Amino acid sequence: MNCMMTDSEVFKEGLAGVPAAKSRVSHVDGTDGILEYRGIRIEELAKSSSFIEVAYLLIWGKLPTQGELEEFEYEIRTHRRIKYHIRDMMKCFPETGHPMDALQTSAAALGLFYARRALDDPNYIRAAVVRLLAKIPTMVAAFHMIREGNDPIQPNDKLDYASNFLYMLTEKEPDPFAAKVFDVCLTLHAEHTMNASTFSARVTASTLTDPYAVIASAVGTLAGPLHGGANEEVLNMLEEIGSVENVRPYVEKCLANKQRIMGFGHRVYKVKDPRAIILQDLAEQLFAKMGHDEYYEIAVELEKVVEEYVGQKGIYPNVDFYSGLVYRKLDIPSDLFTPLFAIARVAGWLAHWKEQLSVNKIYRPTQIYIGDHNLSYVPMTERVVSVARNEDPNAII
Ligand SMILES: CC(=O)SCCNC(=O)CCNC(=O)[C@H](O)C(C)(C)COP(=O)(O)OP(=O)(O)OC[C@H]1O[C@@H](n2cnc3c(N)ncnc32)[C@H](O)[C@@H]1OP(=O)(O)O
Ligand SMILES: O=C([O-])CC(=O)C(=O)O
Repeated sequence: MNCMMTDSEVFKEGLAGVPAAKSRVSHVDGTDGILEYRGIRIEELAKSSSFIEVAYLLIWGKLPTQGELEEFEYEIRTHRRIKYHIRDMMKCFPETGHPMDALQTSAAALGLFYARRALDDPNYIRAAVVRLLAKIPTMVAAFHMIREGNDPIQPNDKLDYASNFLYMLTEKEPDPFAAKVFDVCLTLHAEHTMNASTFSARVTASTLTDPYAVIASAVGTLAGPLHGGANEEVLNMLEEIGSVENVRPYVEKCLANKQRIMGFGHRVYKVKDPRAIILQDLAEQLFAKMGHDEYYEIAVELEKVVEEYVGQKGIYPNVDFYSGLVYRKLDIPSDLFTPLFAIARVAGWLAHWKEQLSVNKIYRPTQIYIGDHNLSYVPMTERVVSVARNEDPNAII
């Protein structure tokens, strides 16, 4: 009997279901809708913890004592400022450029300022963790101010992590409830097992490059509309739908055209994402306190109609579906939604960076070659134009 596996048995499109690491950082049960960070349920962390405590938990592997938390918060608070070179660099970016592109470039640029040191030096690891957590929000806010024609607002050392970020967008101290809601959003987005951007971070980490390159590569991966970029697309979609009556025809049109409905579906969850449940609740709390948003009824109807049509395929709201409604109520521009996701996910990426270093083996999978062999080199003068460029499925446009 031939025990060899065939190529189609070995190959899984999108590596679906293929383990890429052994990890202790987080766990998802996609059937029962459970998410745990280091074994603690997301609902509990959202209710009782803070983003910085959650970042500590993810990165250092345990809940901090009071003293450890205060020290970590202090370090982050005192490293929030960015060098004027980074601000000046941002002034050269086109103001129409997407903030995720600005963030990816700035995160990579941070590495220019901090010499590479041995990756087994705990002081270097700690300093990189602190700098990245501290400076990424400042860079997001600085690019936003610069593109609006303003000077960046310096971080306010009196404010906690979430309040300071909102302050750097407006120069106004935020309402404490709004800041608390934003902090919970950061917790909800901090980590999610082997998603595309975390995989990207781990692959980059596995080459033993510097942590700024690891984060820059992950930011670039998060930006795509099938991943973190979906949160911005959701708001555009709600705007396009425009009214509750248009929801059903919109869904029917998308499904007929095999078009994705943004903020729905997930590789792992086959039920409503537990983070979407919490975000929906946060949105409702914000509306009760700060006024309603007419998009909410459209979103709720969309969830109902999508379930009716494709619920049996396990297509339900993911984390990106309700987050935009929360951020819109906090007056955050929609093209900053994915950068907000990145600010939070830095915690998870750093946890995976550290974990990867502790067991490192460079990622180098294989492929199934499906191209030609033994072709002859054809001299330029003998080549014929056989297909129009736009008809060639392999053409790079
Ligand atoms: C933070 C995050 O990254 S959360 C995800 C954010 N992304 C989005 O919201 C974009 C919309 N969603 C999607 O594109 C997908 O659901 C993904 C990328 C999240 C997951 O993709 P995959 O696991 O590869 O699922 P896949 O593409 O195989 O879809 C399975 C089936 O569900 C359908 N489907 C999946 N998502 C959607 C959707 N959003 N709208 C309509 N149909 C969908 C597919 O058409 C497919 O149907 P078929 O089996 O009849 O062909
Ligand atoms: O797990 C995934 O594939 C995507 C996701 O929800 C996340 O990164 O938060």
